[in-house]
Amino acid sequence: MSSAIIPVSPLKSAKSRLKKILTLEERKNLIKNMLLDVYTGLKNACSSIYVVSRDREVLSFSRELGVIPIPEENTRDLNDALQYAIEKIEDSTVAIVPADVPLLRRENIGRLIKKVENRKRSALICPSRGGGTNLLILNPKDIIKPSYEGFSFLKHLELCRRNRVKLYIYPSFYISIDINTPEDLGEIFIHGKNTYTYRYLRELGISTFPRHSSAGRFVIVRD
Ligand SMILES: Nc1nc2c(ncn2[C@@H]2O[C@H](COP(=O)(O)OP(=O)(O)OP(=O)(O)O)[C@@H](O)[C@H]2O)c(=O)[nH]1
Ligand SMILES: C[C@H](OP(=O)(O)O)C(=O)O
Repeated sequence: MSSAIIPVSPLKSAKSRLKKILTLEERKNLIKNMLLDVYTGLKNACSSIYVVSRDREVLSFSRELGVIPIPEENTRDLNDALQYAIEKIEDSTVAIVPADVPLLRRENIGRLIKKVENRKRSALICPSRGGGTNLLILNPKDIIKPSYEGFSFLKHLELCRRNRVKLYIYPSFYISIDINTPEDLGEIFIHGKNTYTYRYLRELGISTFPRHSSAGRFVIVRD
């Protein structure tokens, strides 16, 4: 069987690039709704789902969902947090998904996890736009060290090469979208109509219109 780990940074400082259109409270609620979408996408694919965070509010919200909270201890950054969580998990195969990838629920994650579960010493990566890693599945769980930030996609590729890991690269449009900027929110209005994230944005009176300019393809407006 396999486990999933969702890392969540402290709510008070997360999604700083959305400050222009969302208050702190709204950014906190957005993260909770995105977490709900990620959980929905994983719940039938894994035997256990964990959230690792140092934020008490995130940990108690996760517990209410039926997710197993892992309070971070003595960790400096995302990679430390993931390392800490991986050591606590028994399953041999682990899937790591950031909390800000709500469209993941449109993919069949169970099929991707099975692919890695069925092949010893293997990994699967779904790259994010901009060179990040939005899904990393490892079998065994410690076959390479999580190396997020920067061009983490290339870092994980190199680690798999160096450790002779059988690597599957799965370029999913939906999983490539992580929500960091107002432009990213536009994709939720096009592809995420059945998500908690979309419903929350609509509750806030946020919508989008097309724009073809160097500033991007979406105009994000608020009633
Ligand atoms: N547990 C934990 N999760 C983290 C940490 N840093 C980032 N994350 C999570 O890792 C995923 C990717 O994070 P980023 O997009 O790089 O950063 P962010 O905090 O979400 O957003 P920004 O404010 O735009 O940097 C998100 O799910 C974050 O919540 C950390 O130090 N600890
Ligand atoms: C966690 C990080 O996300 P990004 O900073 O690329 O949004 C990564 O994917 O390595």
